Amino acid sequence: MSAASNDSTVTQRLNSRIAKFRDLSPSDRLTRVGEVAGLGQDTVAALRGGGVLPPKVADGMIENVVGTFELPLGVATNFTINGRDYLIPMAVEEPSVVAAASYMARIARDCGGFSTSSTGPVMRAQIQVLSLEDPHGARSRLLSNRERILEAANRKDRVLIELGGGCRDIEVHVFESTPVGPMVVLHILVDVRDAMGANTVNTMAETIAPLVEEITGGEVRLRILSNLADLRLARARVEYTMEALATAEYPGERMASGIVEACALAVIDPYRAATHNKGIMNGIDPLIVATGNDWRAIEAGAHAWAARSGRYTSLSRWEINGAGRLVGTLELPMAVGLVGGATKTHPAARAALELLGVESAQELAEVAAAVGLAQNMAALRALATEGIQRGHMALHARNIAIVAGASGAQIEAVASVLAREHDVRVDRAREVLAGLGKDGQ
Ligand SMILES: CC(C)(COP(=O)([O-])OP(=O)([O-])OC[C@H]1O[C@@H](n2cnc3c(N)ncnc32)[C@H](O)[C@@H]1OP(=O)([O-])[O-])[C@@H](O)C(=O)NCCC(=O)NCCSC(=O)C[C@@](C)(O)CC(=O)[O-]
Ligand SMILES: NC(=O)C1=CN([C@@H]2O[C@H](COP(=O)(O)OP(=O)(O)OC[C@H]3O[C@@H](n4cnc5c(N)ncnc54)[C@H](OP(=O)(O)O)[C@@H]3O)[C@@H](O)[C@H]2O)C=CC1
Repeated sequence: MSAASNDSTVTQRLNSRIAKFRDLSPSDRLTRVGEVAGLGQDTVAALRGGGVLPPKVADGMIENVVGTFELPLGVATNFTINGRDYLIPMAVEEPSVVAAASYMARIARDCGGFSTSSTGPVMRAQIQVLSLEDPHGARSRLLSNRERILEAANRKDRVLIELGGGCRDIEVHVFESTPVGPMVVLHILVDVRDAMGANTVNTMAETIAPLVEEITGGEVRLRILSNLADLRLARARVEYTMEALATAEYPGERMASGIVEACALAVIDPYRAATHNKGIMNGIDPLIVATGNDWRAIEAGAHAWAARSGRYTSLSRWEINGAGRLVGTLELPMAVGLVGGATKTHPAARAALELLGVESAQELAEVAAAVGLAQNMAALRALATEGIQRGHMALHARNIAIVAGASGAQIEAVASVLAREHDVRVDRAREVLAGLGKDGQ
């Protein structure tokens, strides 16, 4: 099921194609984004950053707080997902990520954009039962007490039940032989609605532990969610025509076959798959961070899913279909929330969610999958043709210029020399800087 509509008559909240966005100053970009998305002054101020997280709030979020830590917040443009335009907030330290996502989204929008779907927001928690003489008998007793277990779990969280969520089902996994004897692991499957759901399901798991001991006659140890959120999947698909892929240097067919060949290596080889999937997470993590979600949970879920067959592989697939179009697909667990965690406490996370305009956690999950697929495509496109260094290092050159001591107009001036010379090194940056005035001339 898709959280956002596939209907081409879908109402447009905004137009994500903002001409010459990259050429504006950060302040003018923010003003444009505020206008395009119809954001209020408080939201715009929260996106601007610079001390928007009050020390008292930060102190309430984690322990031993001494300050706050800032990252650049970029906005990826051009995204069309299920016929609707989105501006994507991305908090990330790595150059070229936001540019790459925007670029692939620009090409995709001319080919119909991204299509997404997702399963319901169902999380698992595990309850480990030890000291069992008859693990299969314990399994059978747990399954026949399914209704009692569901009822006990659901008694705990009235708000979630009223919202249409709650514990839906159980599974029982038997491990006959482990280093600590036989083990039964009860899974509770919980629809957590718009929460990431960790606290929700952990509370349920702890609540029903005494009942599980009563039913099994064993001893409960762990009661914790699984980050392999395999019942909470988000999927994205994109199709590119050969004309859309073509550049002055490469025909579309060459580009497409190069991308398919690059993906084939990631499918069969874990060494490549790790890097390929890192490229996908380059797109997803910055959105997860910007919206105040738990990026460790998303990373854990993605890589566990990639290894679910016992062999670590690519999260995405790229192929050429019968109509001669390049088709990319991505499917991965996506445990994200619009409530809970820092999503409501951090002012910038609230503002990022408002900019996105997503109405459910499922919609956010689908947007994240689309951004991951765009990012994957950008990296493969570069790798399959000119290599990663030209585009990436040209943007990284600005970082190197700053490391060399450049400021203001000097940054762009030094970076452009490094990029032109294909020599992005700090010592060269220092030499270039020494020859410049304060105005970068
Ligand atoms: C970097 C580009 C996009 C340049 O590509 P280009 O051909 O120089 O770009 P362009 O100047 O022709 O611009 C095309 C569009 O890109 C965007 N764009 C372009 N430049 C900017 C900019 N400065 N600021 C904002 N947006 C920018 C922008 O949308 C622009 O369209 P416009 O809106 O202007 O009509 C391209 O070379 C690319 O996509 N490279 C891949 C970059 C990448 O993957 N970076 C991730 C870091 S590397 C890594 O960690 C992962 C990896 C690679 O190992 C994963 C793997 O192995 O699979
Ligand atoms: N392994 C892991 O990944 C772990 C992660 N965590 C952390 O847990 C946090 C996320 O837990 P989570 O359970 O999402 O957070 P919360 O417990 O903060 O939020 C969930 C609660 O919000 C209330 N709620 C209000 N509106 C909604 C809605 N529309 N949909 C769903 N629930 C709603 C519900 O009931 P009510 O109002 O009654 O509370 C629900 O139980 C993150 O900070 C994560 O880092 C924690 C432990 C382990």
